[in-house]
Amino acid sequence: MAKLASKSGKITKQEKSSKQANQLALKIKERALAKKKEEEAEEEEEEQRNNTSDSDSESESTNDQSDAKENVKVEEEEEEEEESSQYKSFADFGLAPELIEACQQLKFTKPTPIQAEAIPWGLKGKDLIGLAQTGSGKTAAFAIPILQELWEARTPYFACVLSPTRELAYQIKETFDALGSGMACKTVCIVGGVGMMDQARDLMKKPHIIVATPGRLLDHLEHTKGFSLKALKYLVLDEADRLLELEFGPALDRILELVPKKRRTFLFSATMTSKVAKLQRASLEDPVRCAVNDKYTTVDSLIQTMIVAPSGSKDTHLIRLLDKYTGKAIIIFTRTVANCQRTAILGKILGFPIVPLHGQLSQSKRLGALNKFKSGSKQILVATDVAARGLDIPSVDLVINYDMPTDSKTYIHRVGRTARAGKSGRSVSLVTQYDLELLLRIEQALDKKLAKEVVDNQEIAILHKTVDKAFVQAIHEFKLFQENNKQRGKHDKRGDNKDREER
Ligand SMILES: Nc1ncnc2c1ncn2[C@@H]1O[C@H](COP(=O)(O)OP(=O)(O)OP(=O)(O)O)[C@@H](O)[C@H]1O
Repeated sequence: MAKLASKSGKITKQEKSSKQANQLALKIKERALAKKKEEEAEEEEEEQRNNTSDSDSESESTNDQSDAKENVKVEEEEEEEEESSQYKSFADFGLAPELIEACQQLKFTKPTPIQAEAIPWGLKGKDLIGLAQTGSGKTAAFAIPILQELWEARTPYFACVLSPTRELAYQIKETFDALGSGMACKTVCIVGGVGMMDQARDLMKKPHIIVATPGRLLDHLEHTKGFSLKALKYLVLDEADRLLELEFGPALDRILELVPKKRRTFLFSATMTSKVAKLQRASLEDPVRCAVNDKYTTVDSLIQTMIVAPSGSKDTHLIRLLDKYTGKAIIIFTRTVANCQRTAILGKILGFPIVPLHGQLSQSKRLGALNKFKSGSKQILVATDVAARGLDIPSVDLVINYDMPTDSKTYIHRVGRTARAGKSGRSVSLVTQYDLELLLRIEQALDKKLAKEVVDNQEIAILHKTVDKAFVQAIHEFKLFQENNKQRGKHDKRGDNKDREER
């Protein structure tokens, strides 16, 4: 919680109220801990009771029933075996030793289903549409076939990967750097918020792989002398359905005109558009559709719940959750920059280790926020949907939808920031009286009902007064943030490299 006495040693009114806030939150924490211990004890007893009762019921069930269950289980295992038995390791793909070594360094022992399905087709030179759940290894699924061919070709400007956000572009570059470490592969990241001149210099060094956001890449294609993608062999659209949306329309269409028609094209995402017209824009040539799951699904290791939180007490419900999951790595999603920044201020006033990430922050602040969260120095990241797709932070324990996402795709990508690469994770969505229709639409798309968490109203009532006081202070500080932003905006407008791309 926040520091108390001011420098003079006198406690001001404001500090007094935050002292009360701290004491109260401390009390809630102690009670939560005690409750947790009680629940754990009950669970243990329950488990003992179940173990005895299970063994009883097993003896009652007829043999053929349990055999039948056993048979189904064996069949399922056999089926799974069949599908992926062909590729038990990355060596089975016939990759260059340097690539196999890089996979081992990354502890990629066994290809994931999307990798087992997509890599062979990619190695055969086919265009790909890759659809697989969040956190299932799609990045390596498209990077490996490209690096394998680059190993033989070694030509500059070999492949270009487009990403809808800067943070994801940096992350994709890191994957190429790691997988290409043994083959002197040169990768550059071309995104907004960074000086055009430095990037032009990087591009003149003839890198093999360019990972970029569409707006800034187009700036260079149109203004950087001597730079073109005429020699390009591969174009990848990661989070393809997002890139094919209107927002990126003009930039993407222009880029598609400036790259060779004769090339390989890969589209990957956890949610794909079925609008053929959109897909045709990417001018795929007889693509192979590698769909590990045929519709939008979230991973089984993700526990998804919701809390009915009237809009007037949504912040109190949020603070209760942050208190309940103290010490866990949490991403909070909001629908607007204002909600994002204000929530970060509110959390900070109440002493939580929280940092904001949204498109109105400078690029250095955005990178700083992500690094603080990844390193664990800030355990709570509150973000807009700029962080919804692709970000791979293995330590995320919990995703909270402070604002319900406006569509099921965004929901899938947001909650997919946890429970990645086979790990478990949890998501909680705060549903106000205005979100019920949205919730229904999302449950229908997922074909799954979100379990409802019951919250102790008395706990909310106790906490509400304190949170409300902090909220008033947060609004005041948010207004100052907005003022500063306006000043900075005026300064940037005078700058020479106004970013064109989306945030
Ligand atoms: N074969 C593998 N074995 C083990 N871990 C893997 C393997 N392939 C990828 N990973 C790890 O799984 C995590 C998720 O990978 P990646 O970010 O590519 O998932 P994704 O499918 O692109 O997710 P999203 O849909 O959210 O973008 C990463 O930490 C990556 O290092």
